[in-house]
Amino acid sequence: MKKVLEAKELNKYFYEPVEFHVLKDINLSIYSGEFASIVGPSGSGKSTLLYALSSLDREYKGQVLFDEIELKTLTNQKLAHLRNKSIGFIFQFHFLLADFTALDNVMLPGLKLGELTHEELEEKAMQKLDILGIADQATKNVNRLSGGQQQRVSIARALINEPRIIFCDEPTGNLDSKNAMNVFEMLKNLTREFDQTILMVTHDDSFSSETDRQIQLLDGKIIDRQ
Ligand SMILES: Nc1ncnc2c1ncn2[C@@H]1O[C@H](COP(=O)(O)OP(=O)(O)OP(=O)(O)O)[C@@H](O)[C@H]1O
Repeated sequence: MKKVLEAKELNKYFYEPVEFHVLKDINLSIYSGEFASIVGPSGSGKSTLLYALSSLDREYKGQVLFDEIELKTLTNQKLAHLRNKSIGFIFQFHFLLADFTALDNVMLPGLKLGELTHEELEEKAMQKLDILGIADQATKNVNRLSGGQQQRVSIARALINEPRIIFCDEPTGNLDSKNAMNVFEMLKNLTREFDQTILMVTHDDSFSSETDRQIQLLDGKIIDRQ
């Protein structure tokens, strides 16, 4: 399997209010098509690791390679392009644009990338909403959707540019158990049916146990890989 992402000797420090060594000697590879989860107790460094691996944070020691390109060597402009084209993000809070429709929200990263016409993009966005089972909600303002539907819109948005990898930080954390299960099943379906690579931080053992691999963190160190 092709390596999508690799961390080599990744160490992260926070310096405020006191120096704190948060990630310790992380070596890790994520392969194309796998659904991996990062698990561990609160404060163990899961989100910090996800932010470094996903290029949102580049203030660390060591290397993170995306398709063998070291992220730290990219200019801000090249990094912004790589993020938009090759990386999808799903957070606990969806960060959708209020006052815009579901369809507009899904199309936005595609408009920014500028590779397709408006019509082509609209068709593609509708396909993504359809995969997520909410094509019938496309023209509704996102404020009028339920929490579970909003999170599905944010997944469709993450998919629009057909990213190499999707990073999820507690994607089900803000949902009731039924919607959480539903959103998790959608993510699982993306990996199983469409070979989408996903790396997900979660507190929920019932979800992480269903991923291909659990990366276990304790006090900033990887203690187990399955
Ligand atoms: N900006 C920051 N400055 C200083 N310390 C931070 C900062 N962000 C996080 N930390 C600390 O780093 C440690 C790891 O935080 P992180 O959010 O990565 O943990 P986590 O495993 O994702 O936790 P949770 O499961 O509670 O979300 C914690 O002790 C946290 O207090």
